[in-house]
Amino acid sequence: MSSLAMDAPILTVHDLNKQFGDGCIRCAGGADRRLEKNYCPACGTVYSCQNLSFELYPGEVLGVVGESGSGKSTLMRALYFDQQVTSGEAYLSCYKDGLSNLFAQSSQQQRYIRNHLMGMVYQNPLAGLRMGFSSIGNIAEKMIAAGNRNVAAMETRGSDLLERVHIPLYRRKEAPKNFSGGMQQRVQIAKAMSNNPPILLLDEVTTGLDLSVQANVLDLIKHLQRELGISMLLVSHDLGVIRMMADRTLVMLDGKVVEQGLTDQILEDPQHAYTQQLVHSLL
Ligand SMILES: Nc1ncnc2c1ncn2[C@@H]1O[C@H](COP(=O)(O)OP(=O)(O)OP(=O)(O)O)[C@@H](O)[C@H]1O
Repeated sequence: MSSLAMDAPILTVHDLNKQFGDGCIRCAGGADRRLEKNYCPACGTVYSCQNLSFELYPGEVLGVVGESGSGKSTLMRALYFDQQVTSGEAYLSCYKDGLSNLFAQSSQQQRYIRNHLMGMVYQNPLAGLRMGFSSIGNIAEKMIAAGNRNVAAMETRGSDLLERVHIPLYRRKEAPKNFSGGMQQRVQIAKAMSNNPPILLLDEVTTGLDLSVQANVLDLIKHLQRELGISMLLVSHDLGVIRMMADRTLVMLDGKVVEQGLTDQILEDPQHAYTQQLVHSLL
């Protein structure tokens, strides 16, 4: 994606930090702090995200890869305001001219951003869907949260979205609890896209699915991304998924970004020892 460099980023994240615990003399300090991976054995504080800085450009898929516990989900939850950051800044070019730190906004403004400017697809469909509502009702819920009141328009939009994610229309009134894992993820994707957000956050959306179902869901995401030009931040512990999907990639280890660049370049010439290990495990 050589044209990316010419565009302004749609999302800019600067020095995002998230810690669980208050820290202590041993871990809160500067250069001589002593952690075991991202964990302070003295006080139990976990430094889940440490000084994360990156940009997401219009129309790109930015992959985030890293082992379990490296802070990927924490990053996604912070960006979707599921969790408060400890410190840091994030700016969206389509929100207040890109000049206001999203993390410093009121909870009402953060709700607005969630409902209008972002969509989230969680690894666990239980986190993103009401399993007992109808599928189309799940989509309508997000549209109502964004201020829609026209039932007929929501019905049309919901049906259109379900068709796009290949849920047969005659099953639109059925609850996701009756659906297979792959179908549930497809309903989540439809719901996340219901308000046409410029940014979609995807957190391990195919983990736990059978390989063929996984390929199906990834194909669908790729297709929607190309058709609608949505910018995506896509988290996976699986470099194979990242290779298939992401234009650029961040590699995370112990809460830090240890490498970032074009996915092809990272795969061809990984610089960090952890990335080298990841790439070799693909071969
Ligand atoms: N609520 C919490 N309280 C304490 N520690 C937490 C909490 N949530 C996450 N952590 C810790 O933060 C670190 C990062 O977790 P996170 O879920 O972001 O990792 P991940 O890279 O998404 O892993 P996985 O791929 O297994 O989902 C882990 O050490 C985890 O134990």
